[in-house]
Amino acid sequence: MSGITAVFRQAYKDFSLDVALDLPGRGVTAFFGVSGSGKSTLLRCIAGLERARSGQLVVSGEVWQDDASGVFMPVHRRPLGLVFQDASLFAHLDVRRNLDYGRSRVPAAQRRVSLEQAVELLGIEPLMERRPDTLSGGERQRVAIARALATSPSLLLMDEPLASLDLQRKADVLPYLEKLHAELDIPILYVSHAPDEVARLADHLVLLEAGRVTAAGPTRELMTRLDLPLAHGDAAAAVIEATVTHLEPAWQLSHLEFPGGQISLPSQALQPGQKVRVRIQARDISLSLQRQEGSSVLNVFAAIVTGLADDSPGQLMVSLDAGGSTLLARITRKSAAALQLQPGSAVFAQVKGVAVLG
Ligand SMILES: Nc1ncnc2c1ncn2[C@@H]1O[C@H](COP(=O)(O)OP(=O)(O)OP(=O)(O)O)[C@@H](O)[C@H]1O
Repeated sequence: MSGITAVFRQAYKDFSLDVALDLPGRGVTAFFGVSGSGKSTLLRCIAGLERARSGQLVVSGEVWQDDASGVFMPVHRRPLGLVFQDASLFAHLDVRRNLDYGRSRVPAAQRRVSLEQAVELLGIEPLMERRPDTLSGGERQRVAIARALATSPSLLLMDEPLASLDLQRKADVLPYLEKLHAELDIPILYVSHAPDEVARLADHLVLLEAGRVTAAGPTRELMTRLDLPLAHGDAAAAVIEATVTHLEPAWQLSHLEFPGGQISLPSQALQPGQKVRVRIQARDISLSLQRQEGSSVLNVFAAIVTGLADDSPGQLMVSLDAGGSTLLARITRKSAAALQLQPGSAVFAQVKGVAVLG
């Protein structure tokens, strides 16, 4: 009963949404697609900000909309938190009062997230007496997220919460979103068109194209499927889970292992035994038929080619199985021809860069 069932049909003059989804009742689910694919429309239908022509929405066993029986719970009665691209904070109230405002609408008996917990999770204690116009964009978004949380929602809806922030601010806020994910048991539906955000935050993905769902499933699986857009272009990457085995302080290196081999990376922030997610970008992998000797590349994995697909002009995306983990490598067509790569080919993948996601 903990999942979310969402079936909506909505039509505008030049666009129609037609989706039937069963979503997990925990973790972060991202709605991903190009501009105009219907991500926000779907989120608005779920929020009840918009009443789809026909719809059924059941959240953790509770019916929020069912047109067959005439049920439509108005948005203000839905126990949800909403965060948009621009934090719509009250300019005349300081941060504390902004938080109190959202919270006061929720009966005490229904409060599951304390104000202190929301403040702590978003790290906004030092900002409590400030007015919104004195805050940076990233700080404002953190306050907006804390305000949404403080209402103890059973569902958190976020529509491109980082889109109005520059890269640095985005990097400031992302760890807080990861923390929410790790520490709270509130499902989050997250609209984004940024592959890096999706790779970092989402457990589950819904890919939308022209108002239809083209694929839905675990993020790691969808990111590396060559028939889907996420596995193409400059941002294409695989995320694997690895365990820190030991540190090598003399070289400021950390050593990790995953079923496909050992990973070494320059980092001093990891602890032996720690489990981490590691992102490897397709453009950072090169392939060879023999293990390269005398190379500066530390991370080399034996792998089997599982698929090849056209990518950008002159380039191919190659999917690889490294001990059960899927990796992507983007190489030139010319190299693929020279190595005579085909599904089943045994190769060595040289990895030039890995990033720890936490
Ligand atoms: N109220 C409306 N009336 C008419 N057309 C609408 C309305 N709301 C959305 N649309 C259209 O529906 C389509 C999907 O819009 P939506 O905002 O859901 O896309 P999106 O994937 O969230 O895009 P973006 O990433 O740009 O926010 C667009 O073509 C948009 O113009």
